[in-house]
Amino acid sequence: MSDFSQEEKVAIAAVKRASILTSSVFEKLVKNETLVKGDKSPVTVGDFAAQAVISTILHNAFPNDPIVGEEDASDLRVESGKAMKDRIVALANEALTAPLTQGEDPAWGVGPGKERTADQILEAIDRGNYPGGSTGRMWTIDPIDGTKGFLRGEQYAVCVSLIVDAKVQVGVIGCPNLPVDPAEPSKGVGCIFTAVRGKGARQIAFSSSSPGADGATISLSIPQTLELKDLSFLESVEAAHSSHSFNDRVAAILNVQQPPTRMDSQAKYACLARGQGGAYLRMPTGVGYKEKIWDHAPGEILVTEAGGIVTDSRGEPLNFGLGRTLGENYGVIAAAKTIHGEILAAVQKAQNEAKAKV
Ligand SMILES: Nc1ncnc2c1ncn2[C@@H]1O[C@H](COP(=O)(O)O)[C@@H](OP(=O)(O)O)[C@H]1O
Ligand SMILES: [Mg+2]
Ligand SMILES: [Mg+2]
Ligand SMILES: [Mg+2]
Repeated sequence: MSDFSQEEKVAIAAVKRASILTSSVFEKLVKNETLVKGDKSPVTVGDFAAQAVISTILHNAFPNDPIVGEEDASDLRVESGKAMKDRIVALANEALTAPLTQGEDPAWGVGPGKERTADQILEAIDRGNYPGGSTGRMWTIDPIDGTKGFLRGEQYAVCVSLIVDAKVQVGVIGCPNLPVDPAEPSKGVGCIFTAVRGKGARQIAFSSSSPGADGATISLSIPQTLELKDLSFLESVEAAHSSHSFNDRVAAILNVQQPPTRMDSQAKYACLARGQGGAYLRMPTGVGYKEKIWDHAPGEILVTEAGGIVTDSRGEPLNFGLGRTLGENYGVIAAAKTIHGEILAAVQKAQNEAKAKV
């Protein structure tokens, strides 16, 4: 059986190229480069171009693997999307044709001379249309997770995972705006988080030429000694994405003394994996929204490999085999092994209180 080292290598390279692209797009983003999708959420030229880049690289390296990607190119195939399409094709080609870096293989479809046509770029975006399921290999791509954070100049993440028979085996999360060292934010931003099932979780600084080359790679483990009162719940910035007031109630039940840490994207899972906050709570704000597998698969493996537990509010593991979503929304609770059980019990208590009120 594969040890997934090749898959991890390819995913890191794809996330790195896409992260450089999204950072440079932010500097140049202009007003007419953002669309509002059918579900009212924003999508930028950066989301589309980054998905094209990652999908192209994954497809070249693993031509038989299906891809579950957040974005599709239908809005770019109509006349009104032409200007955006041209810009996306140019951005994706700029990222794909940048010189090879150490460890990259031209067979992945990258390097000078590897330009794609507009049709090939749209096709690469639309390759992310796989419906998912409980068997076989599949990749997930969230080209910009936390698009709202990206647009605010705050946290966002470029996220890729490999799922095999409904279990995440590889997860890679690029966080271009995240301080490399949380204790010394002035030291610089930009890190990649990576995990392979059974092999641990690591952080690699963007500035590092290649993983492990210059001491900029560190192994991640969640401290298991944190006391409940010292927790600072990691939660979404957007109140529509997860219930802030529910988390406040859970914090009160547990006698948590610290305010929550609000942050967009799977940077929350990454921060938890390197010891920040102590717990990530994401409870639904209402009924109807189904969580997407690309919003959680990389984070789930990262936290688990760093010594944490990720479940829903029933205490069940997240089910990545139900299609593009996690199915009915029971929320997400991620925390160090030592305190996950107590947090879960407090969440269930808060749920019962809320039920008793209706
Ligand atoms: N009502 C809702 N409840 C929960 N998550 C939602 C939501 N509406 C959108 N999202 C998801 O929340 C993600 C961002 O999470 P966070 O709040 O942790 O930054 C979005 O990812 P994208 O930004 O990739 O679209 C989107 O998939
Ligand atoms: Mg989105
Ligand atoms: Mg997302
Ligand atoms: Mg996204």
